[in-house]
Amino acid sequence: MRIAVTGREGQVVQSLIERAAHHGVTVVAVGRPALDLARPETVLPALRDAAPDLVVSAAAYTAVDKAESEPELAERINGAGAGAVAAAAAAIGVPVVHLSTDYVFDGTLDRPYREDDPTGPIGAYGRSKLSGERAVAAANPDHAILRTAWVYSPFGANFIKTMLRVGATRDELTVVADQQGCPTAALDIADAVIAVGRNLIASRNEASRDEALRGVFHMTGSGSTNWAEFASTIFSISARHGGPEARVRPITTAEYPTPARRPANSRLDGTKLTRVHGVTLPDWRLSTERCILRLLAAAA
Ligand SMILES: NC(=O)C1=CN([C@@H]2O[C@H](COP(=O)(O)OP(=O)(O)OC[C@H]3O[C@@H](n4cnc5c(N)ncnc54)[C@H](O)[C@@H]3O)[C@@H](O)[C@H]2O)C=CC1
Repeated sequence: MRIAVTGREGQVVQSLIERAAHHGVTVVAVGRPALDLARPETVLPALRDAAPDLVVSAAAYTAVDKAESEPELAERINGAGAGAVAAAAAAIGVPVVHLSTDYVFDGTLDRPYREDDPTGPIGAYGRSKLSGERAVAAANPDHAILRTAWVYSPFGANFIKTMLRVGATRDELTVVADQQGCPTAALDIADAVIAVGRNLIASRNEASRDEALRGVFHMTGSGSTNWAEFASTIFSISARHGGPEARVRPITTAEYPTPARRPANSRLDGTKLTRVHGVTLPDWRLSTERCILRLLAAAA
């Protein structure tokens, strides 16, 4: 299987590249300048050149706070840009696996969100990603939209790397404790994306076509936590392995104002992905420990 993934430097892109050999697949990363989601006319030629069996739409405008001051650019990249990727996959005649987010919800529900719960983004980033979901579904019926959350990896910028960096110089830090969610390893996302992509490809001809494999799925690490508990867990794992450690003082979202509002409940229910695609991501603590061990080894 030959996978073309959008973006070059992203956490999910890097993870797909790393996991390719393990799964016996080829991953071609297609990013700027050849493919620029802000310039939809670049998308089809760049993806066609990669001659894929599957397109993975992982590139996005991911600066959640900055999106509040440049919503049009976020919308162009995450909405129209995502639609152009799905349309290009359709033109090439292959399925698309598109990554979306917990931020399509308002976070007011008191249980993990299911795929058919009403969306209602509370910020520009979430609105742009919801536009992207709609554009992808409209452009290519052969799609799986995987909503994930709280992504971390040994690559790029993420919460675990920030905690370890800040923890190296401070004894105590404050972290919000009233936002719940499911930390998700980009390397686990890569494994899941490949499994889902294989299922889509295997069910493409008339005899094997299975509509249940298409649509929206929730895909996060198993279990759930809040940011303060996530931070404490990071430091206790790090300390056990001789890495940085800091005390975590839980605070409320009201005490830590940011330009973009975030959903208080970001938990996603992954039951459908397990039932339909046979894919369950590992417990967030296990993958968190794996990521920290790699980061500490790289820093040693
Ligand atoms: N990071 C997170 O916590 C979460 C991420 N997601 C989604 O998962 C997907 C992957 O996220 P990450 O790998 O963490 O993102 P990332 O921020 O690490 O990487 C984003 C990638 O998109 C590329 N990109 C940005 N603008 C572009 C443009 N105009 N044209 C072409 N490429 C462009 C960047 O160069 C980079 O390679 C994204 O769709 C994101 O919305 C969903 C939920 C949470």
